[in-house]
Amino acid sequence: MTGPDRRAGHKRRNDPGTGNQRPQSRRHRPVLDGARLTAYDVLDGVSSRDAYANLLLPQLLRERQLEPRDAAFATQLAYGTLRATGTLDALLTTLVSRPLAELDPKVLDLLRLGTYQIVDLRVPAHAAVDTTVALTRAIVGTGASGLVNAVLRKVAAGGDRAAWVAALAPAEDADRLALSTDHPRWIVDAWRDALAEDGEVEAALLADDLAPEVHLVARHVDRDELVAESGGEAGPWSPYAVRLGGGDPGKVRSVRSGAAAVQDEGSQLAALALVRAPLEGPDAAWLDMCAGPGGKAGLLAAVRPAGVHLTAADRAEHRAELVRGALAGEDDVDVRVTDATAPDWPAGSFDRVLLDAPCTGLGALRRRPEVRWRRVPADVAPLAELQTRLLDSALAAVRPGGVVAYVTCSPHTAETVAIVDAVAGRDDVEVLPVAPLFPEVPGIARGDYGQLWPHRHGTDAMFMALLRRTR
Ligand SMILES: C[S@@+](CC[C@H](N)C(=O)[O-])C[C@H]1O[C@@H](n2cnc3c(N)ncnc32)[C@H](O)[C@@H]1O
Repeated sequence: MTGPDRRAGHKRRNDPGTGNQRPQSRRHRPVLDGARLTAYDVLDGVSSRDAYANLLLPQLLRERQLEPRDAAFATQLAYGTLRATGTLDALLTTLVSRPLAELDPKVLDLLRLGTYQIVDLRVPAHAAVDTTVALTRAIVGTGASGLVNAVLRKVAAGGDRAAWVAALAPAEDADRLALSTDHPRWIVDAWRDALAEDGEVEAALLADDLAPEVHLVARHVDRDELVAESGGEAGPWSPYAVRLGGGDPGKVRSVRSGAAAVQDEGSQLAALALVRAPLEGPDAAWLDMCAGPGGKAGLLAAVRPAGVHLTAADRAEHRAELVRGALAGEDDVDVRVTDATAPDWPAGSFDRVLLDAPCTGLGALRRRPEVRWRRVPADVAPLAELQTRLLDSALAAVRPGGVVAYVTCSPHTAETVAIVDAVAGRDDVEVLPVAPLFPEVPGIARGDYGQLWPHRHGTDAMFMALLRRTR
């Protein structure tokens, strides 16, 4: 089995957290390991207040001013533990006599944090156990520290993740993949279904279990200049992409000025699919009908030919406000707060329409580590129903001869192929194959539609389809 060994190699690290202690901002707490305490506080925020880790962690790191090394360790601990939650719980279930749901949620988060260090990071067991026991004493009390100590010692005795996955002896291969790649079983099934290439499923899920690289988009700056300025590398697929090996994108001059922005290279290709689609007749009115927070609208505005007017709509006022920010300084754009299923624009009034539909986000799980465990299969059907209504509305908004790009950051078949197939048979709709528009991007075809994958393309798993209104 290649998966667990690869991931362990990827994640194994030294343990800088144990020797570097600093006072904490909460005065009632004794001096504790800052990285681990911060990671714990993120886990607690996620489980007790439904916080988003990608918002809470940066806030805590700012407030606490951890050394860069400790901040990196806190990030690895918090994100890694959150991604691995289901696997860690499967393992802990075998060691705790009560159902995990009956444990004090704080104790459960501490057990997950300690277990992750032992099985995934291979932090020496004594360091992982001692620091977690100290955290437990300070946060929950001495009573709970005995349980944490005893359980973590058993975790350590069981070995690393590969040994634990073997010991848990999953009944089916998909269950093994779920455990070894940190995905709920239903998401494993959804990815397998979407990938078609069965031999790639493990690689795809493993790639989805790593922190994504930061990508920039050069909107109003030459891409080579952005490469030089940021120290990054030109992205392999989008002519506007720069991939950063590390560092803070907020410090790049062109990002600060708005000439560049952070945007996954896959999202860039999805916007470019609309731009590259062949069109006959006028090409002067573009619509981004679900535009918030404005990433793709920003790229469309930057690359549109002179004379194209861009309308960007979102149902939510606060999302529309973000779009206004992304389009600041652009001429000939207007941003509207509109429910795009019942829009205020006349039918047939646009030449190109981007529908980047609300979806489960199963293709962008790398960015939001806890989301894979929050999403449930029942989320799919109501979203599919909304996607269907939005696609009908997009096809009504475009003139005969005009083009709609249907995009999701989910590869789930019910949100992608099934939605587009349902209108592809209409006698006023023609499917335009995506792959010929991207000859430089191997492996993008999903039939006539387009699908990017983290393991193939180093991007989010974006889906795109192009539809022309024939009359
Ligand atoms: C996937 S996001 C779009 C991301 C965006 N295109 C970007 O690149 O930054 C989907 C957006 O659709 C909006 N939305 C959901 N339902 C909508 C509706 N009925 N009409 C208009 N916008 C809607 C959400 O508020 C959300 O901002």
